[in-house]
Amino acid sequence: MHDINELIDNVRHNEEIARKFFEIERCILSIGRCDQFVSTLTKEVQKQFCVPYVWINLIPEAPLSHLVESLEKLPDLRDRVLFTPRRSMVDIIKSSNKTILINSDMPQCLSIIPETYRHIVSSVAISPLTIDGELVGLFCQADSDSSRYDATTKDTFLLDQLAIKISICLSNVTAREKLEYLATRDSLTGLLNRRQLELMLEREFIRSKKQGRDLTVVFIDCDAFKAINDTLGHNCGDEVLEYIARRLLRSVNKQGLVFRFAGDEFVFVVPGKSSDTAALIAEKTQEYLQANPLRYKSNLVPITISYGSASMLSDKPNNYKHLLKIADERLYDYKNSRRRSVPTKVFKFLNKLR
Ligand SMILES: Nc1nc2c(ncn2[C@@H]2O[C@H](COP(=O)(O)OP(=O)(O)OP(=O)(O)O)[C@@H](O)[C@H]2O)c(=O)[nH]1
Repeated sequence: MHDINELIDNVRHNEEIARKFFEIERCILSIGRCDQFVSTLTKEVQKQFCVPYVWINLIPEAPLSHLVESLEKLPDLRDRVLFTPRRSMVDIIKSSNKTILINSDMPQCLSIIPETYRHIVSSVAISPLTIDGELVGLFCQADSDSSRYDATTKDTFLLDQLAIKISICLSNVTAREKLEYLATRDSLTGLLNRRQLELMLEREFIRSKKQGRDLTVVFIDCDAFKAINDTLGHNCGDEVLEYIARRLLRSVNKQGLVFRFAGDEFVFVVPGKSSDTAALIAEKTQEYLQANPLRYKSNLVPITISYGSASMLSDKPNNYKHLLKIADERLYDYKNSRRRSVPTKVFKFLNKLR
């Protein structure tokens, strides 16, 4: 027979946990970005349940592969999110879809524990996270007290409930991010699309004007691209575009942003930089591409590009569209000045294949 006070205590305890769950859910439900989701969730669980160490392991594969780049860079998330191979997770949880508690033989789970906690953690609760029934990660709570997560004394029902809620929210947040990614990117190269270029330029134009600082845009176009497509096929053309995109991303690096404008045209924008600096980036890209033809099947396809730039301080455009137009006109002047010489190299190569 339960004592009535004991029953009341149990009800109170359950209500308290339900309230904490509700609070966690309320905090994470409307979050649209994965970095905020991980940060808020881990901090909120720490706060509500006084857990010293909380983190998430994610499998760096679809449907989460697009998160690796953005989440790994954030210093705030360094010990809160870990990209861990599926194999390491399965080694620990086996085929269980329920929370497991471990407080002995800790070295068996070192691969899923953030490095900073490895020597401190003495017990850990590991809850599998799933999207559409597939394992995508683990939600981990740990303590230096080895009795905190003890499989012989503790029930995992509530931890399983929490993991279900987290899985649902994770599924929502990644779907939202994926939609945003698809809406802002060019599907072939992964570069930001033309709409994003216009939004960014509109914003940066106003900012540069206010602050009196420079803003440079550079138009890039692949020479004789149609001939490459026509001779080696559309797939080869696609690879050429991807190759140029990768190179541009490397050359521009953190100085600005790279966009696919249309077809074989790219644009990069370097806020705060003059035309001279931007021209150097374009020249280096051009030199690299000339020196490193693309290997396509058994061919080494020569790639050359033309470019034209325009900047706020030297060209004094009326608006961002005008800035783009000046750069585009310079690109075509440049292309025309070399039309007889440079693409000939490409044509000669292609003619040999015909
Ligand atoms: N493979 C591939 N081709 C594309 C894509 N988008 C556009 N194109 C093709 O790109 C070609 C662009 O042709 P042009 O603008 O004449 O370019 P070009 O041959 O480099 O000529 P110039 O700019 O004068 O050197 C067209 O044939 C389009 O069909 C794409 O995503 N993939």
